Amino acid sequence: MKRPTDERKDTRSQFTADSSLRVNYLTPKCLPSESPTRRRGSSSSTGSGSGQGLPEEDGIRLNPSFIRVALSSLLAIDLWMSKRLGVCACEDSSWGSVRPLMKLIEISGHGIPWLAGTAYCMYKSDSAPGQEVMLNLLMGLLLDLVLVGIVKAVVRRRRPAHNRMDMFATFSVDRYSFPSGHATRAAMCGRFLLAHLVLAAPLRVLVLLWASLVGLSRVMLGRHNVTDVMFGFWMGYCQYNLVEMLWLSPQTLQGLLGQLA
Ligand SMILES: CC(C)=CCC/C(C)=C/CC/C(C)=C/COP(=O)(O)O
Repeated sequence: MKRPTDERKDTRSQFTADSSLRVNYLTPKCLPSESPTRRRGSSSSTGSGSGQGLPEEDGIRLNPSFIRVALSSLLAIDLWMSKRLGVCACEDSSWGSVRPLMKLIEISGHGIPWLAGTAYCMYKSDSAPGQEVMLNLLMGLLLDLVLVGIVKAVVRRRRPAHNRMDMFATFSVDRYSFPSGHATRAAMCGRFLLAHLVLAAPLRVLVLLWASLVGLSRVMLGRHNVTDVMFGFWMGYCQYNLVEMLWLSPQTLQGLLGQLA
């Protein structure tokens, strides 16, 4: 027959074993200092009051580890998915025959054709509103190059191991993969075109399709991991908001040029 004190002891050890299990799973590094023996010792020396403090203590210590475990799982899924989707990474990959088409889509989202095309349209445009729109797209494209360059230089995530670095016209920061510059540009320019050009419904669908294909082609070519592209789309989406906030009107431009002269 159990005495009341034995029961108290049993409940406590059960509770301690349960919390040590949680620590075992989530914080392997904490094990030496968080060993069940130490806990049991400390709780018996301080009585049941300190036993009640344990879950709170664990909660505080588990949170950072939980985030770490979640992030490493996400990273593992990201790497696994990116490798599986990198089906055009080289000619002898499973979808190697589609590689030329993917490279064509890559060029359609490259900075040089976008900058040159926008500058040309601005020069050719015979209306002031048309020139204003093209000037702001040009500013947006330059802003995009700067912001992506900064994030790439700070994060310094390497491109996937299966990528062949045969890209046309790159900067030194383009050896890094996070975020995808093509994805930021596709998202920002896609939003810009949809907002500022009067396009028929099929053309609007085409713009969305193009932006999605640019993102997909980055992973299929093995240039990027999935998260590089997803973050790139989000960053490009936000960059468009920034372009709208910093919108240059002809008056602002004249003022700026007047100050420079
Ligand atoms: C006028 C001027 C500064 C032009 C530079 C345009 C240029 C070389 C852009 C780089 C575009 C590029 C290769 C970005 C990398 O894209 P990811 O998707 O691989 O990050």
